[in-house]
Amino acid sequence: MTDNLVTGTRKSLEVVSSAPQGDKLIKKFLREPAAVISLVFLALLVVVAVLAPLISSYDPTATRLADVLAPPFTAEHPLGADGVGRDVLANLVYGAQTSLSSAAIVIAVSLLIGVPTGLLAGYRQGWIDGVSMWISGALLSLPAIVVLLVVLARVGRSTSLALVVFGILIAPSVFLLIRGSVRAVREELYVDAARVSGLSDIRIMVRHILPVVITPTIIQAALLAGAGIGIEAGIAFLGLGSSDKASWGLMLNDASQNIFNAPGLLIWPSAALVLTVMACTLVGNGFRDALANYGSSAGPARKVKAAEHASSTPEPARPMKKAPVDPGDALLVIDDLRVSYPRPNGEKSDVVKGISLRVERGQIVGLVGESGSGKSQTAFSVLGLLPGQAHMTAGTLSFAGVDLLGMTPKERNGLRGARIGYIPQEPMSNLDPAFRIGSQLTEPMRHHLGISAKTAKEEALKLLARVGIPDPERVFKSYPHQVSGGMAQRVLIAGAVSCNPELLIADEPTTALDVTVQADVLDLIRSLQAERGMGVVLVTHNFGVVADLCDQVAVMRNGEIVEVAEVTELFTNPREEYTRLLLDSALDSTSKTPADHPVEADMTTETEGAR
Ligand SMILES: Nc1ncnc2c1ncn2[C@@H]1O[C@H](COP(=O)(O)OP(=O)(O)OP(=O)(O)O)[C@@H](O)[C@H]1O
Repeated sequence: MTDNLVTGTRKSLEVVSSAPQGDKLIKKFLREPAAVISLVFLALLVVVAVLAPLISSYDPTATRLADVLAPPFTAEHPLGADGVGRDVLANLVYGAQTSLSSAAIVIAVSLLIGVPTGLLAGYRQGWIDGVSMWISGALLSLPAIVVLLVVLARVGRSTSLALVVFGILIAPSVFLLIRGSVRAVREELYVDAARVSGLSDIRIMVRHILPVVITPTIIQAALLAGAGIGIEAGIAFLGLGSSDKASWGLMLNDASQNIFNAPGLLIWPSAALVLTVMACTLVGNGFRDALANYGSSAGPARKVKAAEHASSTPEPARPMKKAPVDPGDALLVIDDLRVSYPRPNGEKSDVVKGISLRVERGQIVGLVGESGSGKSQTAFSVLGLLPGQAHMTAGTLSFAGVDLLGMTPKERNGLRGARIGYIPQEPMSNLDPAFRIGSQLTEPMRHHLGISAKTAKEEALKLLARVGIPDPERVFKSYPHQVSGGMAQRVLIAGAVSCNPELLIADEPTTALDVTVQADVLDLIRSLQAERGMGVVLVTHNFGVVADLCDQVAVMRNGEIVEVAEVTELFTNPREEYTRLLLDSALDSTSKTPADHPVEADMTTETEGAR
């Protein structure tokens, strides 16, 4: 049974990577007739269990010799009486109470253990994940039935205790489900975006991750309910459970002893058990199918990069400091920044190889270079958002005179989103599809600026208008899939500047957009920068964008900065052969000056020959 639940978990995992809006999911669920009928059946069962004293006036455990094997369909015993004279109807309806409370115990215990540990292990990873996986593996390897028999033999006939033990044994199925869902979703860009906006881990887990795991948890709870009911009945049938309560298992036990005298006694408990367990399974499957259909028909596609970072830790390795450079009054100082990743063969791959860069207040610095040259890794180092397995070191990494290397993760969180804004490359993936745009804009403002919900909404509406959204009220109330890519990028730009950051990091902010909106978005970034006097690090492939926006440019190649120059200097008099080749290839591809046509001078493909 444990294996089945774990297999069920894996199947559920195939569809857990989305957090649909509840109303749509319910609509999909209502289109599954078997699941709906099962849900109605379970609801009726709850009503029957609650109204048991009204349905039957008999004490289900009271035996009456005069009624032994009384026939059914009489006014006294509508369903007859069993081998010791207990009323069958009373046992059936009170047995529903026992079955439902057994299901509740198993669900409560396994969720109480599985959900928090799964959230923690999936989100924090590292040693917490390792230890939890080990414990979960150990629990799963125990034969549940044997453990239950041993517990009952040692402790006595306590069905409740046996169910608690079963809940513990089955908790790994919940743990694995939640952990897998969290690992999938924590790689989502909108979770990165939430981290960028400076939200704490707890808030991210509660707000962005918990909603995603709620639906698979419901699916799992339905399967667990069936398992709990089955286990309770099994224990009662074997005569090992508490004897002071009605139970469908006890009814089966009595019926099996009277199988030749009154075979009809088998029908009621068997039907009740089969139908109830089947209904639980069908409700679980119904939710799973609804979720799968939902995923295929609505909401933005999500990128699931599950389980590739098995041994990763949430924070990058503690950087080693070298002789620091005096930051002076520069906004951002990077000196001798190195980033590497472990390779499967034990060696390490250096992706940023000792680069140095300085951004003054109000200055726009372009970080330009071919794909894979290390631009984004540099940006993520400044944001403190490198993946767990990255190893980062720097002589100096300071922002506004503050040493970023010496900061705790909480202090870094406080900077991100507040004093350092970030505009990502893919607008859609950086918005959580489960929340309205308004709430995604106002939450960081309320968190960082400590303003009320009402003020945050007013500010958000102003910002949406400022970034050129024609109907801010509508967009504020919309879900991300209801707006275009260009709109979504404007929303993210509004979010990035909402807390008046001193530094804005824009990672290829126009790459995912149509050519027609690229220029508008660049204009917007330029005007916001001029208004607010922000320093900007602009990561781009595009020399046209550089010419259009930047004061200074750093050209990256293969993890190193090969040239840093004022933008006009770089275009008129590039010092490095590599820069010349990049410029030539960008200009050749357009036969126009990049400054005139920024969005067309993209060197992504042309630079291959320049290596
Ligand atoms: N998690 C990771 N593990 C191992 N290597 C990585 C990881 N992330 C990035 N890299 C490697 O780091 C190098 C630099 O990547 P980076 O994303 O910084 O390049 P980029 O210049 O921003 O390219 P692009 O413009 O295509 O985004 C690449 O070779 C990439 O494969």
